[in-house]
Amino acid sequence: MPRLNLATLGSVPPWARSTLDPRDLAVGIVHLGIGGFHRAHQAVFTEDAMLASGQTRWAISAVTQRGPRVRDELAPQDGLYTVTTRSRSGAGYRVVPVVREVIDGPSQVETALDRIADPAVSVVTLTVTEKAYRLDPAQGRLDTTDPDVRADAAGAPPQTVVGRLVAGLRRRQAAGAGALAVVCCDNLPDNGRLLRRAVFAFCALLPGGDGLAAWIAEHVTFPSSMVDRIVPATTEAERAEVEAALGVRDEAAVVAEPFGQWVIEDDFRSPRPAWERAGALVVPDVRPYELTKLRTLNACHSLLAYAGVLAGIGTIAEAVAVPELQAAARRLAQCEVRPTLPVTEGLDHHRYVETVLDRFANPALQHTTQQVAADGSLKVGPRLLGTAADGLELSTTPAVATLAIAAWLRCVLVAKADDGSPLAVSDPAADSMRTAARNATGAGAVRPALAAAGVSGALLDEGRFTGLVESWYTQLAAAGVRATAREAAAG
Ligand SMILES: NC(=O)c1ccc[n+]([C@@H]2O[C@H](COP(=O)([O-])OP(=O)(O)OC[C@H]3O[C@@H](n4cnc5c(N)ncnc54)[C@H](O)[C@@H]3O)[C@@H](O)[C@H]2O)c1
Ligand SMILES: O=P(O)(O)OC[C@@H](O)[C@@H](O)[C@H](O)[C@H](O)CO
Repeated sequence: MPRLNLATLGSVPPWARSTLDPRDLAVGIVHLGIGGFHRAHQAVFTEDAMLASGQTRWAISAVTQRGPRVRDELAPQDGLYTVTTRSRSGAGYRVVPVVREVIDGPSQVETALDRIADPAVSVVTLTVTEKAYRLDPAQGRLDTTDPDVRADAAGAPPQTVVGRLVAGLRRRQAAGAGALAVVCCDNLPDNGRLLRRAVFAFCALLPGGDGLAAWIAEHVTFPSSMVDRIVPATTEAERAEVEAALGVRDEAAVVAEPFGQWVIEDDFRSPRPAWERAGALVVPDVRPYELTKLRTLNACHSLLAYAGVLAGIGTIAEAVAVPELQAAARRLAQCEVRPTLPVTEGLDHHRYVETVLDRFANPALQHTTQQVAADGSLKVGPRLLGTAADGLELSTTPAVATLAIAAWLRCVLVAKADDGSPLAVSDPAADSMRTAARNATGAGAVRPALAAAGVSGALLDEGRFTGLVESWYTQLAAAGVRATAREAAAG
């Protein structure tokens, strides 16, 4: 089967081809972290913005972060790849033409830095996962004791995301290439401010970093953004489907749900694509949207993932079809999260929750509970702990939020499903959590493991919080996931 690329694009059915000719596009964006999500979200919004505005200067130079795999998939395809949109009524395919260059970050550092310093580029976007920011879990700030961060600051070819970004900004300053916007698109609260703080903390480690920091303060903005589209890891069967539908082999194919949302803080000093013409919302303050999504969609996702993993359920769609788990997710969102959220103009939270649960139930998406459950120690803070803390403050009982935290702890500490089969939930804090809890028995593991994961002392000292987590932790072992979820859903 021929590979998808510029030479074979003409053989792809016209209904799957863009009206943009990839050869006519010029690079204006550098993207750090070319995973599946970027390809199905920001790249698609950018293509649509170019189509709507007629501007062809916003093609993407994408940088891999950890190794050449995605570069080696996309380079032989001249950056072309397919987005399959899967819903209950079937699948749609589009070949996206806007990624015009793929750079392997680790081995092509100089090329990546040159791109950030290119005057034609005025936007850098990022999707590198929560752990790539190297934050101290307790403070949520750049961990300046991290050996890789220190090596980057000492002048090694930069390997961390913040190290690479700052090196690129330094080169841009030297080149006099002007203003730039750095748009974080990871699922982190206040993601623009968080990244800006990390960049300044990194500059403080550099000899002569003050001058660079002053230049960044004047020339670089860090708009926060809320991103939403469910994009599971692509399976081989899905790649085979693309092959059957389009008649070409696509190693970089991605699959997504029909829904897509992007809310971007209006904080740009440099030109940007007309993303609003592609349906993005450009607003003065993203925080209410972000908080609503993290505490509602992402929290319910995490609950279903941890509970699903423990119950031996493979996908989110299967988990949300279990009545006890669906009831628990609905209670979490409708009763525990809603009172903690600010009122967002134009947002009907009740409807939002039902839409989210319906999106999860899309049986055409193979979003595995294992994938969503990964890296819980970096996710429970923004998704669940805030809801639990705010609920206790409001004198309500965060029953399901604490159940989700207990289920996460069991995934990491016990590492066995209800049926005794081994679990493989990956978490960067797993070793330290297990070490901290090694001498504890039963629910005695809860406090040391939470402390090792960086949960704040104030919440750990709140007896109602730890009491609830300990009690669910015990009950999950004694009664199983479904019965425990039924009880939590009852409040
Ligand atoms: N997939 C989704 O449904 C979705 C939806 C909304 C937001 N997001 C955000 O996008 C992120 C990426 O999701 P994805 O589906 O593209 O994942 P992916 O696994 O396809 O890609 C992850 C990218 O992050 C990089 N990365 C991973 N760990 C890293 C590390 N320790 N240091 C540096 N780089 C690292 C990888 O190299 C890769 O480029 C998520 O973590 C989330 O914050 C994803
Ligand atoms: O991508 P992560 O690992 O931050 O979280 C897993 C999912 O909850 C997440 O990707 C959702 O699918 C997404 O946030 C929907 O927009």
